[in-house]
Amino acid sequence: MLLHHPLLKTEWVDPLTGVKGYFVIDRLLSGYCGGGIRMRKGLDAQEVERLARTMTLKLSMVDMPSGGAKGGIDYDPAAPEALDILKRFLEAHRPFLQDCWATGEDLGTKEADIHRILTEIGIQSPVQAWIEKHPNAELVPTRLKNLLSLDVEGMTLVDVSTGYGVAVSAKHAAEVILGKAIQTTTAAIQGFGSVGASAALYLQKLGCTIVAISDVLGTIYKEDGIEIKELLPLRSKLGVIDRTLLDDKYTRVDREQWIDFNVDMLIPAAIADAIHAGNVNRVQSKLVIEGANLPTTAEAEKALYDRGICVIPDFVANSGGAGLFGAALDLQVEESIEGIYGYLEKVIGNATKRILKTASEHGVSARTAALMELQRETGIRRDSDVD
Ligand SMILES: NC(=O)c1ccc[n+]([C@@H]2O[C@H](COP(=O)([O-])OP(=O)(O)OC[C@H]3O[C@@H](n4cnc5c(N)ncnc54)[C@H](O)[C@@H]3O)[C@@H](O)[C@H]2O)c1
Repeated sequence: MLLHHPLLKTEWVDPLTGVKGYFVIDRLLSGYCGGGIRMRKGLDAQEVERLARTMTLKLSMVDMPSGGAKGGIDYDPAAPEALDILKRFLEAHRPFLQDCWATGEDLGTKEADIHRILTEIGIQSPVQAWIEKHPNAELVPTRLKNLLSLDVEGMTLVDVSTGYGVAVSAKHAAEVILGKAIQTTTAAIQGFGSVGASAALYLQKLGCTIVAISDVLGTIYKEDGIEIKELLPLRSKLGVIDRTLLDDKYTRVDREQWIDFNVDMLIPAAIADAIHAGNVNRVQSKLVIEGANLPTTAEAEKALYDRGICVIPDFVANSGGAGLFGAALDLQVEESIEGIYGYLEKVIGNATKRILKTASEHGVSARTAALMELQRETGIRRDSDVD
């Protein structure tokens, strides 16, 4: 069996605090790589490496001519020095950002902060490397600026496009796997940051009842459905709901209980390895939509598959953010929210339906079906990806 090795792994040590950071290029395609920057206490090199690999698969899934990469900093994003450390990390990686690495937000970082810091250090955009090599490089900066500054329900398009894609994927998967229209489904979501909150918002717009939502402080629950628009103003920049402002119509339970609800769909949209050998037996849903990257361990995914529970893999379900940049760089796509959402609906909706069809025809998991497709289309899969 061939083992997969990334192209480059670096370890960075902040000269002022000793905090560690990591940068991994999984692979370059046409000289490019793309992937956001994660900040969380306890992050290690291996997590960044796995995330970089997921980016390669995701970018390929949305037909972006770019390999995957990821940055990561082992630090608490809520600590006062977080943005100073992020700035030093970005400065240290300036040559990559200028030459080949397009980056953006991830768990614990925000697009607006990354953009502001990069401008301060003389890099015009987090995707500068992609812009410079674009055949219409003179048109792209204004188009990107216009698109990325569009306001969507008080949030930016970058913040919500991944969640929009999660909702699209969930809608199609619910039809195929559950035989249900999305309007008749229920869901529980782990995470209420960029991805969790926007997935919740768009799922609710489609008619899904969101029964439970967790954040880093705990899980809140309301059997007849949480009104997402009421909850959005109560969360901090990092997606933490202010409990002092929370109505008592919500039942509060332990953070880890998000997994226990008897709902149609579970949507992990926060941390890696959220569904693992220790809690997988508690899953009652027939469908898991991976809003987060790597939220299900391989062991847990196998256990779910053996129980007939379908997992829509991260590199399909949460490819909306990558798809946004694909659409923004494709001058054929109309420069509007409708144009972008039309593109994401087509790319992610079709991918979800296709992989579920392949999974059913070949008797394999949705992840294996998606990897089979990528290998067929691009030769991207290695033996180490087979489940
Ligand atoms: N932001 C993007 O553009 C994007 C795109 C694709 C995938 N993702 C993935 O989605 C996931 C979430 O990213 P994000 O940008 O929404 O992060 P975020 O920092 O905006 O929000 C994270 C949320 O998770 C919650 N959380 C943290 N630890 C938790 C725990 N132990 N239990 C329950 N909740 C917890 C936080 O309170 C917050 O609500 C990550 O896996 C990320 O890689 C993000």
